[in-house]
Amino acid sequence: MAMASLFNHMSKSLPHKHSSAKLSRSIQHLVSAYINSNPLNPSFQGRVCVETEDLGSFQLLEAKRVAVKMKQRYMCARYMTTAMTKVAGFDEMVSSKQRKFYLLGGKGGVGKTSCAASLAVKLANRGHPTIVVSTDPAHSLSDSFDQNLTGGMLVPVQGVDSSLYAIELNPEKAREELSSKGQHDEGAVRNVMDSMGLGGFAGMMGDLKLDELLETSPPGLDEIVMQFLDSPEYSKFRHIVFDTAPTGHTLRLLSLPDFLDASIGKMMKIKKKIASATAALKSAFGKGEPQQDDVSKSNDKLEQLRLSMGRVRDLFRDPETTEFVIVMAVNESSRLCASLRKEMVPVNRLVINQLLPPSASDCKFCSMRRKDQRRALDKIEKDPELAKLKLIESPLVDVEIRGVPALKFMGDMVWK
Ligand SMILES: Nc1ncnc2c1ncn2[C@@H]1O[C@H](COP(=O)(O)OP(=O)(O)OP(=O)(O)O)[C@@H](O)[C@H]1O
Repeated sequence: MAMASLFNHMSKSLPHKHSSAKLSRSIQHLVSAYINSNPLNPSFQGRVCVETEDLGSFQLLEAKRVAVKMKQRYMCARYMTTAMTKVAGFDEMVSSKQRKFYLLGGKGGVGKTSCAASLAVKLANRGHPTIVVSTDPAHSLSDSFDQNLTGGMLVPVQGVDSSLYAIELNPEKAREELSSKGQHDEGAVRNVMDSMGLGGFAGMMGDLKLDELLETSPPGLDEIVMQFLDSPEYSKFRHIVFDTAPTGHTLRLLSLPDFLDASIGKMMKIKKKIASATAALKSAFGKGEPQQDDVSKSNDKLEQLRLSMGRVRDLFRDPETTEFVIVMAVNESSRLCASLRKEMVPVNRLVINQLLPPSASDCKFCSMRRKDQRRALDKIEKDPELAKLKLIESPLVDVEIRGVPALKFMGDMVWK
């Protein structure tokens, strides 16, 4: 019995009116059956989590008592008594006929990675081959999946029902590679000009700031997205979840295609001018046919870059292919949402993570936090930008969200 069905089974088979002894027996029976049928289950990790959304506090206490009794394995019983009034609309999210990119973003530490990883697990468990990509330079996917995903390669995630691959990309490394490629192209053009005694023009090439452009260009989302679009090895993956870098970085990447489109266009024009000036000078000094190949090759590359940027930009603005899900802590502002709208990136959902769930017994600290939370939620509901979004409330749970079972647990709560 998989962890999922254990949750469901427990919820169904533990009616509220059970006597303590009977309840204890049935929990014990279910857990033993689970352990015995899965002695080597790698996802078991010696811990059974009881989702108590459907159970009362009596069942919760009883589950904890049984956990203590069953010494070799312990059971963590968490109470998620908040009825989720707002649902994510998971079926709607996956309804697109086209390949879909889900970009999860927000400030650092709000739970982007947990939300992205739990969405990826949910997609895979629903039978959708999925890739989850981290573009955050401070990766935490490996921590979240409790699996080594470093190395910049696709790694299969263990413990899910269908294909799920994860990759942690290193944007800095990609940038270095691209930049050295750019310097090489630029160097080739310079060499040709130097060899023709036209070093002055080579200086002008420097003014075009090709190096700078290539240094700041694709290695983020754009280039990665192109890879997914063009490589046949990725064609079976219809759902690609991005755990993006904190807000500012991601916004810069999203606005890059427009900026580059304009700069590349300008650069190509100037380069063409220089190429014809070179040709004129060359023939005036009788040095034979000018070698324009390098310049036109370099222009072809720029044109290609410009076209791919255009494709990615269109993709990022199409609600059929892209959805940016904002993840935030309850007391944040709506600035990210406004910026995304400005970039015309489709944004429909907002996950408010780590909400303190209501509880019958409230300590002073918790009750104060809950009041703050209520005020902040009211503010979100009245915010003209945020109120248009589907609000998804994700409760603060009392265990670390780490490993596939925990991510599945979170995914089933959040991505309904
Ligand atoms: N709803 C939740 N309840 C309890 N703990 C949570 C919840 N969401 C996330 N966490 C925990 O908070 C910590 C930070 O979460 P996560 O790594 O997902 O955040 P992040 O926004 O991706 O952070 P960073 O930008 O630093 O990578 C993790 O230890 C995670 O287990």
